Amino acid sequence: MALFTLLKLILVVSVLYLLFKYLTRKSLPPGVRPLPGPKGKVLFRCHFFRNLLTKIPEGLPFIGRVHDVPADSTWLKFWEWSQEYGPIYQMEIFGSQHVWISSEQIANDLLSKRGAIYSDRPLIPNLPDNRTSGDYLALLGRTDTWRRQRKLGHQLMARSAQADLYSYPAVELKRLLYFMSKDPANYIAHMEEYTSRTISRLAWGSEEHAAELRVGTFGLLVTISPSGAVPNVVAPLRYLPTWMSPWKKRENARHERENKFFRGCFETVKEAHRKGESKPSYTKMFLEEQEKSGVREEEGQYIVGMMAIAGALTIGSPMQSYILAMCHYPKWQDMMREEMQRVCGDRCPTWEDRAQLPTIRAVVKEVIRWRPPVPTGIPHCLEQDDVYDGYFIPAGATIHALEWGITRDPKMYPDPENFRPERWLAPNFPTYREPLTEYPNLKGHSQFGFGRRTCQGVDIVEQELFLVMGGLAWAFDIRKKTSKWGYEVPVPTDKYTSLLIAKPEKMVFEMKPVSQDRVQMIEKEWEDLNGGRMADEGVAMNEKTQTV
Ligand code: HEM
Repeated sequence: MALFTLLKLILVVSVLYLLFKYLTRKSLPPGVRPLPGPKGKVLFRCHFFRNLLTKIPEGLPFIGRVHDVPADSTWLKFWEWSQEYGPIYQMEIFGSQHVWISSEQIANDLLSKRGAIYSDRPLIPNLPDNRTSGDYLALLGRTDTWRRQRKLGHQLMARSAQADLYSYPAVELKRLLYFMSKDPANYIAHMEEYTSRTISRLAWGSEEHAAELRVGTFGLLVTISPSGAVPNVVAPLRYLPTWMSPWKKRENARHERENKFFRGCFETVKEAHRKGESKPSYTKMFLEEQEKSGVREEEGQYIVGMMAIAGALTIGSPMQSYILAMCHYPKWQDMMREEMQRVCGDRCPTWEDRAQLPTIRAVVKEVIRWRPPVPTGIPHCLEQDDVYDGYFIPAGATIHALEWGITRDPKMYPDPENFRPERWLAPNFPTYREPLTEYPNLKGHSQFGFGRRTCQGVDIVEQELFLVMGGLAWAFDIRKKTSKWGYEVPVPTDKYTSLLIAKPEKMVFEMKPVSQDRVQMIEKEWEDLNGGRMADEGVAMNEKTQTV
């Protein structure tokens, strides 16, 4: 009975909201055209409502052929539409305008060159204070709080990058290679522990916060993803009172837990700092500079916390896509090994070797291009009506740089569907740049966004991916598995998870050590690092471990 009342209420609120949106929408100013795009369609990701709404005929202003957008890999549908309607098109989703861009040129023209009006963030219905609360740097509106936090974030990132991230990524690599050698089937947990432990050290000087960070990271990802929470698609649901909104209760609990966690981490560093025992970290830097920056403690705690979440959340995706790429294009491991043998002899490559190892950098960059970790991009919001190439874009529109499409432009990336790191190494490709001691690198790659909102973590991504992909190629040979009946176990190239940060579904593959000498080197390094113990008590890894 209560469920029935709830459904009725949801329906009434939704209809009133849509009616309001319809009646208050603006007509086109003279002399401009509307952007092309699919008409009368709605993005609908919840299976229950999808099935319900497929009964509604096409052509209604806000609701139409809901089955158009699949529940998984939505970016493929948005990209297909870009091939039909052009590199910039518009669609309505529950009364809101969404503009999809799949050309780097157009994304730069609007999001970078017109950054003064294209740098806001849209409201996330399941996190309705995302634009105003100082708790979410990456999701803040274009406010003074955002400017202050971004400036501080930039200082923390730049100073730690100058110190080569205090070698934290290299220390954690030893552990990663050891656990991969013992238990490759659990590669997702090992890789996500690697990213969480490294960023936990960077944020708070210790890896001990990594496990809780993974839980918090996953919680926030669900909160903000279109497929993670119903109101993110059916926006009017956010007006329901908390007692009728299970998602609001979940969100409040998540936020409270996050606040306690960040506070606890911060207090631990503060206490160590007072005793003169704190290790290098963003929090330590913040405490040292707090007077100069004028940023309150509570705000500093959240800036650091958001960096930690961003670092734990994202980098696992390209690491897992590396395994996928090697299953299908294994020859690149031989090429990386041949290069590292020449430069490093038998030892594992280090960050200091990077200038001499362009093939590893090319593999890193091509993994990011081939399987973008954020395939739909992180949306911006337009603050004023605008006209581009004669097309009208209304204020308030949500602007998506569709990474999947941008990295498939055949003029820029010939043969885009194939994994071809040589496009970064050979002069006959449009993406080639010299000198090879510096290029390819990840700076300015479209995958890290545009204009004033570009990603602040590229230095970390660059170092972690170079070390992990180089280290894995040095230690192991990854291939498709041959079953006991002699056939190759298929590894699908397109089965990705559907949250905002997309990762390949768990794969079955074969991973053999390159040599026994290298296995012994890995064991020795880990033993030295872990005080002579071969196991790590802090690690409880199994299939059920929560992944981000
Ligand atoms: C493979 C890894 C990563 C990818 C693909 C990625 C991608 C992105 C993208 C697409 C944006 C939005 C850009 C825009 O709106 O135009 C972004 C923003 C951001 N990223 Fe990253 N990111 C990664 C790793 C990191 C790391 C490791 C950190 C920090 C430790 C980080 C910190 C941030 C911050 C703070 C913002 C918000 C900037 C703002 O809104 O002003 N990211 N990232």
